[in-house]
Amino acid sequence: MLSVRDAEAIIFDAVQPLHQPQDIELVDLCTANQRILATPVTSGLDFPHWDNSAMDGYAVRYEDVHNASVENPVVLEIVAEIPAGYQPQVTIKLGQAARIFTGAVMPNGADTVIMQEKTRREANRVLINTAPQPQEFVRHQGDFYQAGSQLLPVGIGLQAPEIAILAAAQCDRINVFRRPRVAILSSGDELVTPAQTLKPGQIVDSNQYALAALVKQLGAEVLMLGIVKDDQNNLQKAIAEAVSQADIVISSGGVSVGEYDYIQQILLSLGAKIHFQAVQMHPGKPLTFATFGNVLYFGLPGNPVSALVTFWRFVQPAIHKLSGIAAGWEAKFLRVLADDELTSNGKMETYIWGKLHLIDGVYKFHKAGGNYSSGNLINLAQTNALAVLPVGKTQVCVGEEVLVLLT
Ligand SMILES: Nc1nc2c(c(=O)[nH]1)N[C@H]1C(S)=C(S)[C@@H](COP(=O)(O)OP(=O)(O)OC[C@H]3O[C@@H](n4cnc5c(N)ncnc54)[C@H](O)[C@@H]3O)O[C@H]1N2
Ligand code: MOO
Ligand SMILES: [Mg+2]
Repeated sequence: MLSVRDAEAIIFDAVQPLHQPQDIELVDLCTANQRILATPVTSGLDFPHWDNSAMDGYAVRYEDVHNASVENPVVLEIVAEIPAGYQPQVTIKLGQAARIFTGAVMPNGADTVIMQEKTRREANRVLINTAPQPQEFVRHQGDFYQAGSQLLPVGIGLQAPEIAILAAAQCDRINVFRRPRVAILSSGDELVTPAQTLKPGQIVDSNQYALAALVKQLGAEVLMLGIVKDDQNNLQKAIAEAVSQADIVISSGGVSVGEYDYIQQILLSLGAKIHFQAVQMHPGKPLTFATFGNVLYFGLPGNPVSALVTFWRFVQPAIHKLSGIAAGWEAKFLRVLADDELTSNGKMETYIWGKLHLIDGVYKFHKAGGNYSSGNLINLAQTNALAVLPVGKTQVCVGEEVLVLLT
């Protein structure tokens, strides 16, 4: 059976990131949070824009004060006061200083700032009682960034630091990649919406809601296509429609070996390339992955836990890669300590759902309580991680290290 690692490689290989010119849209800086930058940003401004003071204090000439001490303070005449926001009009000459504030432009002539705490003011004179380093507390023009070089590269996620940089560079409209479009459908005669009255044999289509929530969290656009009965014609129409509208189609149910598990058959009849129909993992073994050109199709198993585990392990990284992010789309694992014994039959890569607790700065993994079944969605509540036991590993003891995938 195909290993999880090989399945992941096949999926990543099939993902074509949204890098075409038609995939770029212009957004306002205020709505750019969490979007992916689509064109590089440069600025015509140096950062800092001009030499400025890093402290509230006095702008001086180093040569005047390099021998100053508490015993032999240097006395300078204050010839100007320079608040932030103003261009100084003076040149500091030998024996002179300017009162200056943090962020204010350095006056000509001065090259060093003495912080206020190391001085004593006497009317229009200041006593300097410390010898500074040359150019101390001066933030020089271009120290942080030089005009014309690349400020931000394509393919980075925009978060608070990048948004601040864009604002500072006066980019108030930004090119970002459009959000991936993800269509979700559920298949099964037993499924009804939460608003419908349940008849004997029926259950609510909970997968649709869980998957939509996860897709939205990733910043993608969700098309909820609803429930499709286990009828080949309906299913064929629904899948064809989904493929025509989306970059990624996710269905849940109908991928196992039962009489009414039609998904693979329909994918073939619609001309999809089926890459695999089973992965050596539990839960999630019947995961099906296919492509229609650049459109990715994930046929997730219907069991509620299997649907979510396969989403977290494979669909989430695929959405990340598709969204245009330049690096780091892979599933991320943490090494933590097991706080419960974890077991597997050793034949499948096994994903155990539970909760990470931070205890004295160390993450510890607790297996979810209750009935442990891929059909049980109840004990998924308040979990935040999946512990992973590789093939061949049948037991992780309490206190032993284990890899976990954050969910
Ligand atoms: N003979 C075999 N039977 C099964 C195998 C197998 O290897 N041989 N694999 C089992 C495994 S593992 C899984 S996982 C499931 C996968 O089943 P399907 O993907 O075909 O899904 P369904 O049969 O449609 O449903 C399974 C289960 O999940 C419930 N379900 C389905 N859709 C939803 C939904 N949208 N919301 C909530 N719950 C849903 C459905 O009612 C079933 O209980 O197959 C095993 N069988
Ligand atoms: O592996 Mo299935 O995915 O147990 O329920
Ligand atoms: Mg089935």
